[in-house]
Amino acid sequence: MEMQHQESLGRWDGLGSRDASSRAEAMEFICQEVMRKVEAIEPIKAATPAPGSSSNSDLNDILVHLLMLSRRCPFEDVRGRCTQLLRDIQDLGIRIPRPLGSGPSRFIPEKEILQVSKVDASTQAIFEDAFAALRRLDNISLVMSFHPQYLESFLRTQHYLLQMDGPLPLHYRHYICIMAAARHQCSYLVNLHVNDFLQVGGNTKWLNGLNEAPQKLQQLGEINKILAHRPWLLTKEHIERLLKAEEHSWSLAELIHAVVLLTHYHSLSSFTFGCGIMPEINCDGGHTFRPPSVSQYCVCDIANGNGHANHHNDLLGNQEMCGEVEELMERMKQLQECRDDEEASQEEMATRFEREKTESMLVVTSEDEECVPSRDISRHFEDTSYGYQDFSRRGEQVPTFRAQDYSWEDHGFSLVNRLYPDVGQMLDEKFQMAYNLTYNTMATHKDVDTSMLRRAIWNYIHCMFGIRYDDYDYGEINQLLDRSFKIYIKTMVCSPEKTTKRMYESFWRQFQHSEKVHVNLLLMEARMQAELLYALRAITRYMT
Ligand SMILES: CC(C)C[C@H](N)C(=O)O
Repeated sequence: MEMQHQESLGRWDGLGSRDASSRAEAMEFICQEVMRKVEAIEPIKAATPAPGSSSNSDLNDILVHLLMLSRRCPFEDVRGRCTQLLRDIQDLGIRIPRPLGSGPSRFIPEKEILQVSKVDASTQAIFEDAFAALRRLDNISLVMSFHPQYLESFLRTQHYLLQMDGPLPLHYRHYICIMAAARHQCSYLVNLHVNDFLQVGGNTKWLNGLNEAPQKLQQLGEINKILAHRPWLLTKEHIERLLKAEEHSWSLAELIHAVVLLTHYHSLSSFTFGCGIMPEINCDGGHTFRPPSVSQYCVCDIANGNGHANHHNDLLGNQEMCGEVEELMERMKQLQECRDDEEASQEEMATRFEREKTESMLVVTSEDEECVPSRDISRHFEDTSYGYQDFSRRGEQVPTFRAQDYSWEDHGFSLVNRLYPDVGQMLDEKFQMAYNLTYNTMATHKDVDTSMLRRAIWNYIHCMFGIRYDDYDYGEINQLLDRSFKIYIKTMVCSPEKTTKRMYESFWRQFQHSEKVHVNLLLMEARMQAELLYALRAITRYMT
């Protein structure tokens, strides 16, 4: 079964390239998989241990898997079959699980997010491809499906990094994802990749902690830590230590692969917390076998998603915030007009950058409110005290990185492409997609040119990382991004685990959820590019 799984992954060669017949084939494969699971139930059922007891865990795993398929499989047939099966099993008097929580995000009402059963044809194709390749359609993808074009580029890249031919073995890749997500205590991503790691035959012992993993992976701990929290401190000496470690040495290609994975998963942790992503149905915290307290639970609800109340506060301060969008648009207009009048001097421009950078460090993020549920993941990384906070509290400065000396377009891109063909291209497309994505809307207003606002967001993040574009006037940032927005950005990018629902709700209160997810895409990609720039510059310095 394991082999078949691998084979079917190998055949899948990129989103959008599958034709109808290979989709049908994928569906058939999943159906067979379901049938195999059902066959496995029979003997277990015969033994009938008490429901919920540990000897029943195989049965429970199957039930949870069926539940996930009944909700998340983009193939309608499979969803139907699984729902029917659960119903039959329930009729036998066996307790079946139900999903916990209300949909893919804690911040966004479930009814506003696309339902797997109600998507247009092109999104359906993306979902099917993703499912056929990854055997899941995760909550991240569902939330991203507000922006299908971006989602496609994202999934293609992620699939390539994790599953296609590449310098690192599969279990190493997932282990690196775990290391990266654990730096931000992102139990959601850790859980997903612990499952994947075991699926591709990873050694359980490594999950006890980095010190039980091979020396080679342990050495990556240092740059994982630096990249996640203070990437400007990365030097060519760090790179040299990894490349010249005798029998534990990394090759350049392997190192690029690892660095791309680390930065991808640091920023994906930001997205996960920034959008309040819920645990997957089939992971810890995503389901329960306990019956609901009020009325008798009906299996139909599992399939329809009717099981929960939506706790969204629609009345949230609309009155007092009235005019926020219009004011912002007015400021954009004024800036546009002033731009043409006066040009600030070079020194003045540099001062504005420095001012913004220093101010960004002083934005306070901590709001010790909600605590994120987590499984014990601290063991995956040592030195938990090393974070952004400790550094900024000490009043250290972020040095300035001039984009004209080293940029993604002129330097980073070609270095990645040389050492890990195709990935440079894919990342480039993904960055551009995020940077250029627009619907020309601002909340309810149409036909608005939002490039100035989107650029301010992107450049603000790079500014926090010390990266300066000398043709950009950083004075614009203060005009366009208000305090609550800056708090959200800073938290989401620098200490994502501290993002709260209140922060999400406090910024841009009149904007749509899809626009807030759009903001998250910008933040995530800008963060990834910033980290990557520091890593690639260090590698280039080592090589020259
Ligand atoms: C992030 C938002 C300001 C994006 C805006 N709705 C647009 O379509 O450009």
